[in-house]
Amino acid sequence: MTKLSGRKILLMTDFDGTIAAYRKDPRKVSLAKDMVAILQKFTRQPNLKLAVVSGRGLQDLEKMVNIRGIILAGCFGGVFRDEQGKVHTWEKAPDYFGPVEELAEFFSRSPVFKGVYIEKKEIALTLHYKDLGVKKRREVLKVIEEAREKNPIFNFHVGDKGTEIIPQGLGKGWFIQEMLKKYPDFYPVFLGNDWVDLEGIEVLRGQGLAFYVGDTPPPGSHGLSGLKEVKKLFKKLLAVNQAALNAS
Ligand SMILES: O=P(O)(O)OC[C@H]1O[C@H](O[C@H]2O[C@H](CO)[C@@H](O)[C@H](O)[C@H]2O)[C@H](O)[C@@H](O)[C@@H]1O
Repeated sequence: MTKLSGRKILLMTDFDGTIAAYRKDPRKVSLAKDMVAILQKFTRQPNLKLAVVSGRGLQDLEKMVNIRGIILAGCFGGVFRDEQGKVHTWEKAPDYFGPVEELAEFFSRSPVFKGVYIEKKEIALTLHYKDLGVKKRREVLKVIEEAREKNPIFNFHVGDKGTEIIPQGLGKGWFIQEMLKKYPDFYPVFLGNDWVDLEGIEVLRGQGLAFYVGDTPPPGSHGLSGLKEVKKLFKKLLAVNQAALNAS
């Protein structure tokens, strides 16, 4: 925390599992009231910028974090809204709008996808199938494999519970680099909790502060046990920031 005192802060945080608790159904996730109150306080600090960067689509994230003045980045940072509400995209985003539509269409036409939630975002997709039995899941995975072979422009991260389909070359690291360029006089802090956040932690190595919510914080990050500790950290950040304001 001493690194932060007296400095302008660029606070960037992941959404799911970091500032919002996981839910079985991603559509049922919401921010806790006290977290909303903390985030609102951040937007009132003149020497603090807050960005939420998520794998969710930007439109979805805007509903989840309905607070003015926060920078919101969806699709792993590839589509983001700045503080003034202007939307920016990763340079290759236009190549992905059509293919995402086609992929979503392909999956929804497949009869084995009954029971799979196809989460279509601006330039990415997530397939949620954690509720399926072993046999059905195997069938779903076959179709996903077929799609993967036909769509090398995407990275397919296939897991037991779901598959993340992300444009090749896109990750939260790109967005964080953009923020560092835009706010060179702000000290960057990043919080994340899973593999999609590792790039962000890596980018800040030696030039910022990174926190990992979970049991085994990767090199270059500090561990936080869960949402309670995230809130504690945010409150400390607010206090340090306010103290600097009072002193100036
Ligand atoms: O970068 P994040 O904000 O962490 O987003 C990553 C993905 O999060 C969501 O899925 C995950 O959280 C769901 C809600 O708790 C959970 O049901 C699901 O199993 C998780 O994979 C979101 O739905 C995805 O779009 C994001 O890419």
